[in-house]
Amino acid sequence: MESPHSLLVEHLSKSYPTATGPLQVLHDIGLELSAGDSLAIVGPSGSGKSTLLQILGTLDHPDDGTITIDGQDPFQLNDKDLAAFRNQKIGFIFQDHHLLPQLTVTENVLVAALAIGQPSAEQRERCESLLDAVSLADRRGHLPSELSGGERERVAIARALLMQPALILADEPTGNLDRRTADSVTELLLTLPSDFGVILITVTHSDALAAAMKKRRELEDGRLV
Ligand SMILES: Nc1ncnc2c1ncn2[C@@H]1O[C@H](COP(=O)(O)OP(=O)(O)OP(=O)(O)O)[C@@H](O)[C@H]1O
Repeated sequence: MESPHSLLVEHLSKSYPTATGPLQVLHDIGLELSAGDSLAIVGPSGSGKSTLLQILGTLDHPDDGTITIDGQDPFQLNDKDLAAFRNQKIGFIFQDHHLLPQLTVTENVLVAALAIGQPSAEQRERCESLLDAVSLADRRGHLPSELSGGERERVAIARALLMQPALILADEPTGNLDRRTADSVTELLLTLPSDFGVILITVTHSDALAAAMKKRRELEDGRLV
């Protein structure tokens, strides 16, 4: 059996160049999480939450420090292998869902598989069961424009799970939703670590969402406290 998913972050730092010199955004960040964990990262606007999520998602490089996902440091990989690693190991859920408007619900959920060829029979089956899990099986042929905001977010959640990732990164997943819809998306997110064995990290300004996660860390002046 495969070993459970793991994430280790050590001594991560990041600065951005600005006209007045480098702006240090993350200082010596450390984190250790394993399958079934859920973590909310909170903090004021500009504290570096999105920057940290981008680096954990391997979409940006740190200046210093390492991240290790399932025993692999993704920044040691070349660009092609890094893209494949990201596609396999990391699922993203964004505030504005980022569904492709011309693709059906099914095609959007399958997009990570479509990106590397024809989805396998197993991936198609998994897509069907994920659409069941997010209660959208009867909308599989619809376009994103035919769905409500909460339904689109649920498609994004199913899409993030297709490749059986180690890590799900959610950036304000309830940010654009009304209270009731946000509550139902939060409820669904909460099932992911236990039902799918993933590590869930969400960046949020929502106290309700943050309180629902098992762990909570605050970014303050670029440090996790
Ligand atoms: N490409 C960039 N170049 C220069 N500075 C940047 C860049 N991206 C972000 N910053 C700065 O880094 C700091 C952290 O930004 P980041 O977006 O990570 O914060 P955040 O906590 O996610 O904020 P919010 O809650 O408003 O989304 C901010 O001061 C921002 O202005």
